[in-house]
Amino acid sequence: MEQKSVNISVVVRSRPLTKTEQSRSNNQVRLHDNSVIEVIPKAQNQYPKVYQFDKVFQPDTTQADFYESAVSPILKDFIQGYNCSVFTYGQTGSGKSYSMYGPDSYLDQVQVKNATLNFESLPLVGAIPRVVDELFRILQVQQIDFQVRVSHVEVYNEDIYDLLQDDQQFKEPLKIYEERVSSQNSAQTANRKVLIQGVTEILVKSPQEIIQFIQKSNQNRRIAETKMNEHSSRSHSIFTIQLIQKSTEINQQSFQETEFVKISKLNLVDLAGSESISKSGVEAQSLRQQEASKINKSLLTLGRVINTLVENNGHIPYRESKLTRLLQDSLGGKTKTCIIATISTSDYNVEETVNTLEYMTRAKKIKNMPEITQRVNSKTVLKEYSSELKRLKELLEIQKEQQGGVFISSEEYQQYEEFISNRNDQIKELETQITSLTSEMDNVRQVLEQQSGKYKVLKQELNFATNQYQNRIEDMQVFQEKIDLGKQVEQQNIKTMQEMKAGIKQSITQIFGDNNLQSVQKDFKEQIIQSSTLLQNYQQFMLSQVNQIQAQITQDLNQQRNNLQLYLSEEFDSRLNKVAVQCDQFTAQLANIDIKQRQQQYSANISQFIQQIINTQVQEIQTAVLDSYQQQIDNIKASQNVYVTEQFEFKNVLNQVVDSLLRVQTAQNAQFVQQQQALRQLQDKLDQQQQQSSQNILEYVKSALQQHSTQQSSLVTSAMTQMSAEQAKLGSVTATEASNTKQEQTAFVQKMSQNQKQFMQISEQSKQQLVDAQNTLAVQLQALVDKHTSLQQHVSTQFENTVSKPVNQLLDLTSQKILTHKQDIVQFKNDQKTQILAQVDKTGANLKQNAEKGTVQIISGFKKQIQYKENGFEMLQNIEKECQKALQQIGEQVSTKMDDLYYFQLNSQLMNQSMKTPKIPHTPLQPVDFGNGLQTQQIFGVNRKQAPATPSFLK
Ligand SMILES: Nc1ncnc2c1ncn2[C@@H]1O[C@H](COP(=O)(O)OP(=O)(O)OP(=O)(O)O)[C@@H](O)[C@H]1O
Repeated sequence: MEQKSVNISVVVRSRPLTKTEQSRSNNQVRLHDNSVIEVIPKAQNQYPKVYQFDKVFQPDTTQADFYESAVSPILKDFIQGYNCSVFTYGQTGSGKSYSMYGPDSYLDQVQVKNATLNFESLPLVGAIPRVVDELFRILQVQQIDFQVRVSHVEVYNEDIYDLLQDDQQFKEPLKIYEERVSSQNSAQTANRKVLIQGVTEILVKSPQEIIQFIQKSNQNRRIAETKMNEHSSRSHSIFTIQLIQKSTEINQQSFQETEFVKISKLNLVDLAGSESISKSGVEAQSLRQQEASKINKSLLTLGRVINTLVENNGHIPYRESKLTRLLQDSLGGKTKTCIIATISTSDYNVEETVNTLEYMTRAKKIKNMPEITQRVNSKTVLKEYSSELKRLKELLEIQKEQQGGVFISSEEYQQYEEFISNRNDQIKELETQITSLTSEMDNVRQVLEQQSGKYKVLKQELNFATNQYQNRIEDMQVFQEKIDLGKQVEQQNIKTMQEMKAGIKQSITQIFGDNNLQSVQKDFKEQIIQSSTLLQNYQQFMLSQVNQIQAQITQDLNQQRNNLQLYLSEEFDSRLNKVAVQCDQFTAQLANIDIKQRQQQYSANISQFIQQIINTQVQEIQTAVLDSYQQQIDNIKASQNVYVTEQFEFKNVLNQVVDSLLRVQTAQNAQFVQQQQALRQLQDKLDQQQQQSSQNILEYVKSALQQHSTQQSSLVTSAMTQMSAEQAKLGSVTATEASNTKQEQTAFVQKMSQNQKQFMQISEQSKQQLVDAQNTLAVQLQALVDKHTSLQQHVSTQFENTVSKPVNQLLDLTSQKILTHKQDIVQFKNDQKTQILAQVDKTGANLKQNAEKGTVQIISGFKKQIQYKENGFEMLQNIEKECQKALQQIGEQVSTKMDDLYYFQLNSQLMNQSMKTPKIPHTPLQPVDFGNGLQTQQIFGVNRKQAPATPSFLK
């Protein structure tokens, strides 16, 4: 097949302008249509430059559209079996990582737990996750048996690091080695494949897994902040997906399964930015500058490789950088390659943009010869590995034996050693795969062999049946042909006879109608001679025909008989054998046993067996039921206990309540007593006070009276004294005066008695007041006593109403409830018991019924078996009868044919005789011996109405 060279495809993606860029002038870089970029030079006297690419993506192109248009077609080629490469090239901060992965840390947001990756909710996700997702979707839809392995490395400062390794191992740079591969294209010489020694290749089962690995490996990637990009990639990253597609073919003859594998690789390369050291703001002699110069060196080498390839200019300097060495096959090799150039349309970056566009214009001219990787027998792969290993081992041996030591560098030697151990591992893995596949294959083969055995038997049976059917059809055809022939001959005979009769009639008419006797006689004679000749000829012809038919029939009959005999014998034998075997088995079983007795015994055994089963089952059920009954009783008891405990606790609580109530009552009683005492004391006090006050009053009154009387008497005395003094003094007082004094004296006495009266009134009033007060106090006291009594009554009524009565009611209610509950429990127990017993009865009855049914079925089965046996015998007899009938029918058919022939012969003879022609000797049918003592006549002749004797093989 002639290979077609194709140009590397180059697409350009322009990112949106940053805020700083927007604030500057942005006129020079212009994107036209979908594939043209025009760059207007600063200098007025220069012409604009126009670049054309496979596609130019505008700044507002979405990630999804970009992927669909630029990367998805490459994926389709990859699945077809092409090795493919996609790499991004462009100035720092122009959107390479964005195109490949998405914005910084955006990929970390991809929910890997989800069954499917939801890019609708993560629209900025870049091409790699989309490739992975679409790859699995396509493979799953196409139901391809496949394996996907991924590796992720970075080229940093001209060293290769495994991004899928953990921290420690990640620090160790990996080595490159080359492997010979024989080209499918015979025109080409053996090629070399560039491989990374010891690189981690992970077998992944889902896109989610790959995303997880990318998330992990991206964290390992070297990123730093530069003036141009906050997260600038300081290394070239190569994410490789290896797709192994398996297919199997089954050899139709040997049923051997051969496995083929097709291996294709897809490199997704995110290059570090093409640096302008001044713009990216790295300090001289700093680590960043070192990085930048290494990045530039590898990109420069990439440029030189591109130039050499485009100009077809001799040696291609792939080996001058690790990057070009790894991408060797993608540049001018057999890979389908697409370069994504990322640019900024800002005037500030015009120089870098022009560089990128120039670089890409050259790259666009590179021609690759993509070829679909061939399907290889997995054994061949293994063989190749083994032979390579062998070759390397031999090389090693030779080198060891060579004088002067080793001819390769120790590093190379080590590489070879590691390569060998690597290959050994791969071989081991492949061997394990082969072993498991072989055992799988053996299983399949076994199944196939079994199937083919069955198929063969079925085919034989089918062939046999087809042959039988064919034979029958042929037999029928032969018979039909013979019958047709017979009919033809008969028709011809009739015709000839009619012709002859017509001829004779004509002759007779001529004889009797014509007087010319002589001529008539002559003519007649001639006619007779002619007729006789004709007849003779005809007779001979007929005779030969008859003989022929007879011979044919005899032969056919022999054949038929043999076939039939063979068929019947085989069929009979096989059927007989089968039936005999069955009969023997039956006979052996039934030998010397009276069937009825056996039947009875059998049914008794069965009944016993069933009874046993029933008993055991009944026992089991009973036990189970009793257990559950016991369980329920236990439960009830337990609940009863709980209830009793509750009751007890309730009683306790009640007692406590009653106690506390009693305590309240006692307290109240005590209070009441206290109150009574207090009342009594109060009353006593009142009495005392009353007494005291009445005494006081009396004493007061007494003292008042005494005082008064004392005062009075003193007054009187003093008055008297005064009067006497006066009298004495006034001895000389005139009588008038005396009388005046007397009047005064009388007035005074009157006044005194008035005073006394008044005093008596007052004292009477006081007494009355005292009595009133006493009465009021008595009334109050009585009211107090009444109040106390009513209080007492109220308290006792309250106690009665609020404590005694409710407590008694509660106690009544509780005891009533306990009673009801007890009754319920008894009722429940009885119900359960009845139910369980009913269940037991029902189950027992069911079991008994089932057992009876089973017995009836077994007995009927037994009867059926006996019936089968009888049917078998009957069938045998029928077969025998059928065979006899078939033989008889065949005999009858043949005999009828023979009869026909015989009558035909006879008729011919009679005709001959009547015509007075020479007699045709009738050849009687000779009995033909068919072997087995059977002869034609026995079969077809006299005995043909009787059934033929049973063939010996049936006896
Ligand atoms: N097409 C785009 N749409 C929106 N933002 C973009 C686009 N391309 C790039 N960016 C943004 O521009 C910035 C730089 O992009 P990115 O890191 O991908 O550049 P780079 O070319 O990989 O740079 P370096 O070579 O330094 O790693 C990022 O913040 C990124 O999100």
